[in-house]
Amino acid sequence: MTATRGLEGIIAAESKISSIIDDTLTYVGYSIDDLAENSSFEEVIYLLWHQRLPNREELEELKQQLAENAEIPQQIINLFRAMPLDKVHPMAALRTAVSLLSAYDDEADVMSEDANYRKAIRIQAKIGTIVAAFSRVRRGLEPVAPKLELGYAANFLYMLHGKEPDPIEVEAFNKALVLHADHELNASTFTARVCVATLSDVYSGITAAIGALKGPLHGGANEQVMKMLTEIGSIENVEPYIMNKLKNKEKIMGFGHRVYRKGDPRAKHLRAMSEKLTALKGKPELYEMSVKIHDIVVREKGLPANVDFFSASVYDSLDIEHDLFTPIFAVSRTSGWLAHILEQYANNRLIRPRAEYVGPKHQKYIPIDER
Ligand SMILES: CC(=O)SCCNC(=O)CCNC(=O)[C@H](O)C(C)(C)COP(=O)(O)OP(=O)(O)OC[C@H]1O[C@@H](n2cnc3c(N)ncnc32)[C@H](O)[C@@H]1OP(=O)(O)O
Ligand SMILES: O=C([O-])CC(=O)C(=O)O
Repeated sequence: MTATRGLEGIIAAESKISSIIDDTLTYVGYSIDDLAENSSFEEVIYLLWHQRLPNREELEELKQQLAENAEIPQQIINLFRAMPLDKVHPMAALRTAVSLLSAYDDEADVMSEDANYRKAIRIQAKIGTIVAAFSRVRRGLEPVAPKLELGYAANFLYMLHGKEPDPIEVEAFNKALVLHADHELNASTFTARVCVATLSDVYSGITAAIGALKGPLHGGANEQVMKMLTEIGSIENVEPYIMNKLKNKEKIMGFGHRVYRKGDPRAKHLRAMSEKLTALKGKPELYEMSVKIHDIVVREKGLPANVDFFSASVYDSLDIEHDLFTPIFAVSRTSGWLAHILEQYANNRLIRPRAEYVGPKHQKYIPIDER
């Protein structure tokens, strides 16, 4: 038995949800390019959960269900108020809140297809409200109740900022949600599937996935990209800053990918949005710095940007706090996690690989006083 480091190239599951076909990300066979241009996030949720596009009536029904379930228990707000808000990372707060949410779901441990689907709706509906409420509580503001008639993207920005967003902001945020919704067997999705394959519950699967997404090698990279842009501060500093990092063999956040070697097909959409939004918000230098970083990393390492790189300047342009970038990724990716959780339950087998043992063998036990 020989281990494959990081399980690279290992096919660990069959799935009908998303795939990389001809270097393009596809959800159920639909190109991400088409979906990003044409679909609402709710339409993508339906596609991932049902493996087909909804008709108008089905889409309206899902929108209604998400809107009706968007309110969160007061106990979640109380939980946030009890946290050391100057210290807790929003991903840790989100992880804890989703875990607590299960205590207020009467069906949390009911294991049936219908009950699991109903839980999927409730979790997807509430996760955006949780992130927005955390942000407001941390800023000393009252949480804003969801506005049922707004779509998912507009409602999230409304709950976060306390005012209805511009259509351009809604369009950009909706597109970001669509682009982040699913990505085959990435680390957090695999985590969710491993968790529920023990027949643990949906909330446990999502809580585990949030923990995996938090890391800077995965979803946490978008916050680190913004930290880097802030540290660099000006276009003149880009070249020395990046070259110094590369000389010290440090990774540049937002670059590289386990699966894409020729480039992440989502990045071009985020790059175009970054150019448009930074100009609109009077921060074109953020985009210019990003492009310069990109050109240097491609030149020096041959590594193209991944989904996390240009999303940083997009979210900053939407006036989103920098440590909320990864929770927002989680809001979108919850749709994919839930699709994979439902797919795992539908054809379940415990996930339990083997390890190549490389430690000592045949050791003789030595009593504690003789060691
Ligand atoms: C949503 C997402 O999860 S997208 C990924 C988000 N993560 C990041 O942006 C973090 C930065 N990127 C990385 O750490 C990596 O590219 C990962 C984790 C995404 C992929 O990792 P792996 O497939 O394991 O590639 P690995 O880390 O082995 O890199 C291969 C080589 O490229 C180099 N490399 C990879 N990414 C980077 C980077 N961002 N900056 C500099 N060098 C890099 C590695 O140092 C390594 O070089 P070496 O062969 O000389 O040692
Ligand atoms: O697939 C991966 O390894 C990481 C990624 O791009 C994602 O989760 O969107």
